[in-house]
Amino acid sequence: MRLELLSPMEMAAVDRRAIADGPFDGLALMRRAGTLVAAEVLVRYPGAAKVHVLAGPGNNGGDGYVIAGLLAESGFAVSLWTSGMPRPGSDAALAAAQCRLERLSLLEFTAGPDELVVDALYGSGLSRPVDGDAARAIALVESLDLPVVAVDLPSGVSGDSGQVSGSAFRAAVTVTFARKKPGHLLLPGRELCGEVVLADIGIDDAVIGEMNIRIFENDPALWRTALPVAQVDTHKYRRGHVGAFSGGPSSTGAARLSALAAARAGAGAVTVLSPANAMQVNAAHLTSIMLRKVSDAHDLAKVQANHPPSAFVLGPGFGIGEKARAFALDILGDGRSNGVEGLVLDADGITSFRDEPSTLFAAAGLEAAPALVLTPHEGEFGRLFPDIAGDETLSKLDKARRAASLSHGTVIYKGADTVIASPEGRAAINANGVPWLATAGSGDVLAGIVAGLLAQGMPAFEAACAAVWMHAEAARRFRPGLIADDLPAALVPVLHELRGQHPKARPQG
Ligand SMILES: NC(=O)C1=CN([C@@H]2O[C@H](COP(=O)(O)OP(=O)(O)OC[C@H]3O[C@@H](n4cnc5c(N)ncnc54)[C@H](O)[C@@H]3O)[C@@H](O)[C@H]2O)[C@@H](O)CC1
Ligand SMILES: [K+]
Repeated sequence: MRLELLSPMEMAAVDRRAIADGPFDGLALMRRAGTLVAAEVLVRYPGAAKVHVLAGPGNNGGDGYVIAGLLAESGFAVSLWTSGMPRPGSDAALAAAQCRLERLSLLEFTAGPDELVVDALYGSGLSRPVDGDAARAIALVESLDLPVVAVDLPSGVSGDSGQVSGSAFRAAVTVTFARKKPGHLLLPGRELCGEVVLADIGIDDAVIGEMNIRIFENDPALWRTALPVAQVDTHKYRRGHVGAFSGGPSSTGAARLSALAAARAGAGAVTVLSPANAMQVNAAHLTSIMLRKVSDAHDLAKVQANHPPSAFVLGPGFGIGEKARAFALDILGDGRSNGVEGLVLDADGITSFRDEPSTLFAAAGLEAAPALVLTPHEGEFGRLFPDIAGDETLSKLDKARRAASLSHGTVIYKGADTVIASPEGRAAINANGVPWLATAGSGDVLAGIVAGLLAQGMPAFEAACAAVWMHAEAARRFRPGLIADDLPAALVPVLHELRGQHPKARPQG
């Protein structure tokens, strides 16, 4: 699968390289791009009363000239509205020269009902806010509620960040080339793109392979082979043991949600680690999940001495303060020697380090430290990484990557466009989220899934990507009405399907 995401700059380098290597020159690539967009229009809007093609001054506009010519040849009534002349000698100028249609100035743009718009104003070369004639055209198209097919990106949407610069088209379909760009997946870009169609314009995969791209769309193809597979001779602790820290007597539910999710994600044993005063309430609500008293470091050491958890969840409902810091630093400092694979620090666990994040980052950076996975939503991200959060020049993707590098942890920067980033520079953008996943306790479940996978030995970045995808997929299939309590069980069919696709999977009774 073609999961790499190319920044506009990388895409331009790929284009240059592909053109240098042949067999297609720039104009041939443009013709292929334009032909594939025109084909989408033909298939999706065969009955359009008229097609308005808006062509800008760069190569995105060049694609527009090709599209306009082809649609006119196919029998559509086409109006070609232009803004700025292509640079003489450019591929766009060559494409424009081959297009015999009358040019209308974008200044005069007008359209009517039942008509279609092809947006070829600006693509990956967007370099300033969209205003003036282009903004007026966008407003008119929006007021008429006309469908828009965007070429490469809706004009105004940054391919790097998904942010809008000035005005932007809201497309029904966006046809992009070779690989998606981060702006197709990051919000608000993802919403403005509509359906994204990836068109193969003939750029060899090897050209992209040579670029060693480390940013991906999150998809099972990225981590399926790293999913844990239970061996026939296994036993419960060998399948991974998760310890989930509980809060006090009035906030125990979050840890139990994490615990259940860890168990459903395949951990062979899960223990809720509870303060003494919450033992009773936890005991009243647990069956397959075990329970141990952990009120202080001494209790934690005892847990570590016999069948120690291989991964921990610390934060959901836990309370903010010194106790959370001490447990987290204890676990990270203990190192992998004790068989601890990872610590998932969520919610209050993250906020507890707001005044001394560097202590946490230093502990996670120690050679022998277990993997640290941080799962902040936007507010928690700002508490732990205030400088990164406040830098408006950075995209959500950039922010997650910098945070991962600074913290020596894998960062799951949550939201409708969750970004997962590893400390060594890999990142993935998740796109299967659904609005009804934003429900109380949903994050506790996610933290539990991550811990469940870590406990079974799955590497942190893959475990984080897999957890985010499965969590969203379970919610998507459940459909609206979902509450967090439903999520652990809703994971089961998703896991079964992924298992079935696992290369090492054998049918089991
Ligand atoms: N040969 C190639 O490199 C290929 C390029 N392709 C197309 O080329 C596009 C990239 O082409 P370019 O790099 O020329 O960039 P664009 O065509 O996206 O935009 C650059 C041009 O638009 C102007 N511009 C940018 N933002 C503006 C704004 N807000 N208001 C007014 N003018 C603005 C710039 O001054 C420049 O003239 C891709 O998006 C894709 O559609 C495809 O045809 C495939 C092949
Ligand atoms: K465009």
